[in-house]
Amino acid sequence: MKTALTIAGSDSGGGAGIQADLKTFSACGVFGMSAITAVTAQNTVEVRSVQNIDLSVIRDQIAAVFEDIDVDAVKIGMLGNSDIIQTVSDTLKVYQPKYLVIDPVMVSKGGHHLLEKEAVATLSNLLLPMASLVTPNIPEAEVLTGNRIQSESDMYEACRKILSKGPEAVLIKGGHLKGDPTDVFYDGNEFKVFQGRRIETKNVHGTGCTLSSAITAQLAKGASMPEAIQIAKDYITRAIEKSLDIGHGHGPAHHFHPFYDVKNEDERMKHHSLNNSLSASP
Ligand SMILES: Nc1ncnc2c1ncn2[C@@H]1O[C@H](COP(=O)(O)OP(=O)(O)O)[C@@H](O)[C@H]1O
Ligand SMILES: Cc1ncc(COP(=O)(O)OP(=O)(O)O)c(N)n1
Repeated sequence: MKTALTIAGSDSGGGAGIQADLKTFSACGVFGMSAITAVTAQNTVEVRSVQNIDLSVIRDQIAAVFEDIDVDAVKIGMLGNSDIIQTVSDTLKVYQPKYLVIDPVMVSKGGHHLLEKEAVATLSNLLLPMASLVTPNIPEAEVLTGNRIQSESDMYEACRKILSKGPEAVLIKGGHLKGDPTDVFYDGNEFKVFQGRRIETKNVHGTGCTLSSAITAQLAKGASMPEAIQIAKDYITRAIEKSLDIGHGHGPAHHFHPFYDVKNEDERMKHHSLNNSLSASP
């Protein structure tokens, strides 16, 4: 079985971060592993508090995985500050993963800064040059480029600027613009547009984490970059379509497990109660 490692923060509410990444890996059929960079006390409404993990423990988690298990692809999510970015960058230089997908997480939906503002330059200088793919949303791409992005043509210009910082490719996600969400990819040779259709829902917590993990899982399984993005785009569209109205804020995307298909949910429940009543009878 192919494997993928996520280096990211924990979301106690289960919708984003490590939890979304591992659910996505599992649903995409790869064995998921994690190096936790921070614990956030978070739900669908807000981030209440954040505890960054000690640098030595972050380093040890990554080393423990790489020194025992073949890692097919790595995804990076929340890194809280420059010291954590430096540690992750130094450690990954030792193990040289074949694929590195970086989701440059900066601010949560509720407006909490998950990356210290001063650390953006460190992220840009140390990590972007190591990336196979970097996947900013519109506000993150604006921070990385210093440009306002209000249209698809602005996204093209921002892709060029981000690519000049050293990653092999960039995918700017268009969920924050009006209309159907279009994601724009650029690898220095060609632009590719991944056209979506907007699903009217407030339940979009963790969609960025999910998309980047789904891309990572497909790369681990041997897909080309455009194939990996297209499969991941289909995955996130379906996960938003079936997103869960739980909590009082932005509910999470729904990760379907191949073993657990909702179409068969009624059938499954019937069997479940039948089995239960059989085992309960004398
Ligand atoms: N309402 C929606 N309907 C369909 N797709 C969406 C919707 N919102 C976001 N997406 C898609 O989900 C992915 C992540 O979106 P985005 O909101 O841009 O990033 P982030 O979650 O990092 O802020 C992208 O592929 C985007 O196009
Ligand atoms: C621990 C943690 N990591 C990342 C995020 C941001 O996730 P994202 O997929 O961008 O979703 P929203 O925050 O925009 O809902 C997070 N919230 N927590």
